[in-house]
Amino acid sequence: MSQRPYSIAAFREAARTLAATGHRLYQQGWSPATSSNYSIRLNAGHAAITCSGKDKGLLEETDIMVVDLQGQPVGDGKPSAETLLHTQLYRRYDEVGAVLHTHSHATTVLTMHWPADHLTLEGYELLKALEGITTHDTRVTLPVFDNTQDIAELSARVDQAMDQGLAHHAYLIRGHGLYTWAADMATCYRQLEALETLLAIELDRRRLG
Ligand SMILES: CSCCC(=O)C(=O)COP(=O)(O)O
Ligand SMILES: [Zn+2]
Repeated sequence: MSQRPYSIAAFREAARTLAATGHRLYQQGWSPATSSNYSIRLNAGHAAITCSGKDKGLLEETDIMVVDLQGQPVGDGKPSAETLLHTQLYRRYDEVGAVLHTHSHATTVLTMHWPADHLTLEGYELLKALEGITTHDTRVTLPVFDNTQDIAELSARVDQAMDQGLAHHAYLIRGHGLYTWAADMATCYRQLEALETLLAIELDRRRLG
């Protein structure tokens, strides 16, 4: 009888999905140089997450491990250094089933060059790829948090911002990247792809003046 506090079948499926997701995101150029981390909820108290420091273009199922929602490893492995940013979302929202974090060129330039504490996307048809949005005639505000190596402190800042009703689909970390979340990985990937595309467009538009 298994002593694991999660289903091994659910873990294997999550590991396969996360590895495949890493390959796609690396190919897009959004997860260079071992950056980024990805996770999938396994149950009410556990998530499968990428181990720290793995090349996302070569991600394998063995590069995925389990953490509890306090961010503690369950079994062997060193979880992502940014695990607490994933578990904050799973703890806060029962309906969150997947979290993706990327390090794209566009998010880095936009958040380093413009000092604002938020970035707005408005009027784009592609915004309809975000959960709950049904018209281009809308505005999505992404908070920008200053970067730190103290991920516990950053996750507390994110939680406070969410208490104030900020960050519905995603947020940015300055000079670092994007976090987005959704009920399942297919939705989360679609959302991430839309946001990264729109942020690259936003960067081009700002360059054009
Ligand atoms: C080389 S990227 C620096 C760390 C980071 O921001 C990241 O997304 C990857 O960290 P992890 O521990 O998840 O590999
Ligand atoms: Zn990162």
